[in-house]
Amino acid sequence: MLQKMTMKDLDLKGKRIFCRVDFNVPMKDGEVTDDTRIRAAVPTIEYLVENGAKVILASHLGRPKGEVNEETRLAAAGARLSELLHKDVKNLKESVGETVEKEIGNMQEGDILLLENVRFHAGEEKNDETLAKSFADLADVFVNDAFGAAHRAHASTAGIAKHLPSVSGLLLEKELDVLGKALSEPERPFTAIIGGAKVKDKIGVIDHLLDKVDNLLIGGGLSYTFIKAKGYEIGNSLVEEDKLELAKTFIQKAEEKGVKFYLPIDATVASEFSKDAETKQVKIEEIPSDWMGLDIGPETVELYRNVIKDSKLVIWNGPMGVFEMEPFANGTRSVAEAMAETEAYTVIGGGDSAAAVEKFNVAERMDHISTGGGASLEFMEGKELPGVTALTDKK
Ligand SMILES: Nc1ncnc2c1ncn2[C@@H]1O[C@H](COP(=O)(O)OP(=O)(O)O)[C@@H](O)[C@H]1O
Ligand SMILES: O=C(OP(=O)(O)O)[C@H](O)COP(=O)(O)O
Repeated sequence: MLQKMTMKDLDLKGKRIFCRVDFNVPMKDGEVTDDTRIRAAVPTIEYLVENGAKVILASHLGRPKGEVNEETRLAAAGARLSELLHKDVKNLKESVGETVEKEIGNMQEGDILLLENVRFHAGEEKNDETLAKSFADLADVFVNDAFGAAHRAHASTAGIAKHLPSVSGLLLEKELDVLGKALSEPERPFTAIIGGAKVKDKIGVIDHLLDKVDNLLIGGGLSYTFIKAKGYEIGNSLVEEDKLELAKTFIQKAEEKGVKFYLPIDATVASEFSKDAETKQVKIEEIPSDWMGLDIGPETVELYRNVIKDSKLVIWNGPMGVFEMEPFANGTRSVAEAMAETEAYTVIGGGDSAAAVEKFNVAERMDHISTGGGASLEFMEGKELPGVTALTDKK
């Protein structure tokens, strides 16, 4: 349970609300190419409108490094939001200053205004005190609904909260609820699937999950560090030599904790890192020395599918192979389908796995797809999220 105040704890009528959202959406040629994060913020915005608030939305987009950058303006995101809400959204070209103050002064209850990309100010990422205060001065209440940016201690996600009553929005609350419940009172068998490229990025997650799960399924590029640690030839597969010892300690920790630690038993290997490479399927102990593993093989798919099927809760972070290239997409696609078919409660931990379930058309069949990649990883590592810590405690 979230021990922080939520929007429902306050009377919002007539109040100016500084609502931080994560509209950091993929863009191409000035258009939003995936509006998932915008749609995810709609319930909070509608709630604010229905409750007579004056809604001042703020977000970052990309990493413009403290300078105005035409490609990372928020206008296209604002236009998309307006379509989704069937309501006017006024886009401003600034996030602080006189024009902003004047526009806010003219707002009526239920009006929506979208400030310009907060990262056009260098103080945003530095969590600059003056900028945080300038944001706070625009409003009466701070609502944080930017789960995707909750792992950042920035002026508009954390600093501002020092100066205003600060509460969670519906999306932030839901993300914390689902991920929090999964980790603190999981239905069992509880299975985590970890893939992706680098062990380095997932150390904290694997370590933390080993204290919680019944089954850990490993796939993707990071599996080869474990396979090598077990003494097998991995050819030219991705490996982090300096993590071999750590990989061994994880295998050992799993044994001590009674966690079933699954590694691929076969692989799709390729002659080079290319979609046109020659490929073949081999047992994991038979990877030829000048080939590289780019996907889990069919026997591993079958094994993992059965574990997923027999679970009550499954959390997935990181693809099983180089799913962007069709010859190496089968493992990730099959795991996505197994997640869609299982009766278990299924949680996708953002990032590439969220992109994969979209790509394979099974997103609708997941129980929860997190809007945060880095944020959900940090949460799964058991770390505090500054954007949450900063909110006002529930009395
Ligand atoms: N066997 C592999 N060898 C090399 N790269 C891989 C392999 N399996 C998966 N990948 C790559 O890992 C990337 C995702 O890694 P990562 O960023 O750690 O995942 P996430 O974004 O889910 O956290 C994908 O681009 C994918 O192509
Ligand atoms: O897209 C985001 O992160 P994510 O890709 O890890 O989910 C968030 O908007 C945070 O952006 P940042 O990593 O530039 O701080």
